[in-house]
Amino acid sequence: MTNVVEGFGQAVAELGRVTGRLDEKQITGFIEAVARAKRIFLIGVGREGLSTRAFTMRLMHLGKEAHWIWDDTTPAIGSGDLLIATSGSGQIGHIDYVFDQAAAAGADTAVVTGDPSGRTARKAKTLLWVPAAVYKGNADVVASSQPMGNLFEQSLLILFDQIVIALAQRLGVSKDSMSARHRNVE
Ligand SMILES: O=C([C@H](O)CO)[C@H](O)[C@H](O)COP(=O)(O)O
Repeated sequence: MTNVVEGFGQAVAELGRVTGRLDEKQITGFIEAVARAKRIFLIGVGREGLSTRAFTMRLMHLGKEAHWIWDDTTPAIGSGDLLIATSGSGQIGHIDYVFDQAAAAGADTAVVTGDPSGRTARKAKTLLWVPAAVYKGNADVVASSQPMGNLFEQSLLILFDQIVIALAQRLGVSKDSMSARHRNVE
């Protein structure tokens, strides 16, 4: 049977290799796109979607108006808004469709992907490449001992958490004010 503690260490080492390949300029560009957006709309699928939903929650804690594309209360998107799409393989049909609709409505666009040559990524105004192994297998990324898209999905979660910390500094938002925005009905 696999040693779970060893596997944990291997996953952390893989994440370290992804860290070494991230582009600071792309991260700064992404942070600025979020900071200037009036409202932020997010979309992602599967486990990538779960990491992206966690980011959506933190954007709300930062005081940004943030909406998940498929929620019943999500309003119309338009000029001044930002669509953030996460698409590991960069080849997810319905994400590409939503991306085109948001762009046609005048929204700014950002794509976080494992493949910058993917059809949605190539159209994005802001691109953030996370060079980690994804579900269907992209070229030129950090390989992983883990199954499917684990490494990309873990990378997304940690990268978004660090982006939130940078955004909090950029926007002058304290940890206390983030906590104060958290749901207070249990
Ligand atoms: O949820 C997922 C699956 O469990 C693979 O780990 C993926 O995040 C989802 O299927 C999207 O995968 P990509 O095609 O690599 O974007």
